[in-house]
Amino acid sequence: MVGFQFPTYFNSDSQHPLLPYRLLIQNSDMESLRLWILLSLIVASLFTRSIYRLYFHPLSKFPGPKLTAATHLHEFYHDVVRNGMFLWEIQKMHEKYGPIVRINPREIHIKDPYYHEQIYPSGGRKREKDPNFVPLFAAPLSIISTIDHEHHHFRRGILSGFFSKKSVVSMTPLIQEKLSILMERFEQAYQDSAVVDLTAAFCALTGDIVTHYTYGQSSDSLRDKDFKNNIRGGILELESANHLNRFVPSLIPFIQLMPSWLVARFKPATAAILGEVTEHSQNALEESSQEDCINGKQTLEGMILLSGGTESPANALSVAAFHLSNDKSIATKLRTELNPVMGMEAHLVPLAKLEQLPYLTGVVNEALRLSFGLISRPPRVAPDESLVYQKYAIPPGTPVSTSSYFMNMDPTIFTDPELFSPERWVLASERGENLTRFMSAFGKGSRACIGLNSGYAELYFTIAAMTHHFEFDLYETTQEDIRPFRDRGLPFSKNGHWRVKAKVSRLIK
Ligand code: HEM
Repeated sequence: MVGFQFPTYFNSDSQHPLLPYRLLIQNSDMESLRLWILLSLIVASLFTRSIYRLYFHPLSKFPGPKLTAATHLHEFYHDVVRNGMFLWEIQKMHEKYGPIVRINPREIHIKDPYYHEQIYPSGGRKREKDPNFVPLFAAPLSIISTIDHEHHHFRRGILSGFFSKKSVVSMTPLIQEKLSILMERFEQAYQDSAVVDLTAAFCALTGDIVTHYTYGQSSDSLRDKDFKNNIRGGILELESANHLNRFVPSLIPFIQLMPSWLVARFKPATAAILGEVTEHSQNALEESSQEDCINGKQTLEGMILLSGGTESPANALSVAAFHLSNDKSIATKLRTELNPVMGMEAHLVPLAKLEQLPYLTGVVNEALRLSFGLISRPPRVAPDESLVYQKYAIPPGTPVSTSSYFMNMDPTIFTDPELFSPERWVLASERGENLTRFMSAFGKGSRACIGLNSGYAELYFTIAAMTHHFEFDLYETTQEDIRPFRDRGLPFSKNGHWRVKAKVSRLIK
């Protein structure tokens, strides 16, 4: 048989022209073998880890689906790929497995309003934050992301006097000054028959108040034609990636390392607000000449104060405005209560006087309840205490959580929970019941909102003044626009961030 013959002038070994290809084939065989070994090792280690998590992990006896116990991918899929939908998967897990569920390989979620105070206690019981969860806030050096209990206690001590009830009462003239600008804007909108984006207007109000209170000057969003506010723009941009930040925590430090012009290319509002806050922080540092302060820390602390102080109270005000406009009988009842205490200068009535009004208090509390504050579950870790729930002893060091959504919508505490009913607070108070114990818009315990007093003050003053002076007709807004559909830290509706639009239909006084 005549086979293919190489020409004789080639030495059949080293000089063969196809030899390099043969070597290449051998090399690529080796490469793919190595790849296979690597893949097999990865699969074997994932498999072993899943077996450990399912059968040998300290949480292996806790109720819940096998899939969520074995891998974080389930949560990743629902929160990152489906964009903030894992909360509703947790709800389904509770419907199937009961009030205590292992929602991922390392975390327990408890849906029981009577157990809430054990997860989020005050006083000396140590509670740390979960390092896997805090990247959600996108502010690694701030107080809200501080993990350690004592370290947080120290840092909070520095700020707490600034937000005490006494300090907030002394900030009343600032709130009143900003509120009177908003009232002027509403009056102008009435004269122009203009549609007002109330949520943007409330963000401008709360943003101007918190910026002025924190840095002694504000960016005057209340005077902007469209109530444009960089804080809000920045929050909305950052919220779009907050679950991804939890799974890829290096993203935020990476963005912080980027030059500001580059950040401005793809996150313009974030760059604008970071620039503003850095400038404010630098001015404050120069004035105080505190050399030991780290500017990055100041900036991130500032970001948390400004974002916490802007969007959450504005959401609560939007909920109040929606229901006062949607069911005019609520506004009428409130006006009847307000009339004897409010004159022409309604926004000048002292806070203490407003706080005594039971129906107004009911409206404020319903607005907080149905706006949820942070709707994501905020896990807490008891480093050296074993929490006991029913027959389950939760090992120390385990992240345990519950969401304000489940607390505030619990039908055993708040009958017909979707209903905006100020009366439920009036009746509970007449019966001597403390319903606020079950309402967790501000969070609870040692890590609850530091701005609670100023949040309440803004709600009392604003709801009282706008109801006393104006009546609104909703414009292209339904309850869907303020119904939680996604968890992006704050609640988002099916259509995106919450938005209530209205026309000022009546000028009352
Ligand atoms: C209606 C108004 C508000 C609501 C519903 C609200 C809600 C919350 C919630 C739920 C937390 C706890 C987050 C967690 O568990 O990790 C929190 C923390 C915080 N809030 Fe608020 N907030 C409001 C107003 C404000 C205001 C006006 C400010 C500032 C002026 C503020 C600044 C902060 C800060 C700095 C923290 C972190 C506290 C800490 O970690 O010790 N908030 N807020």
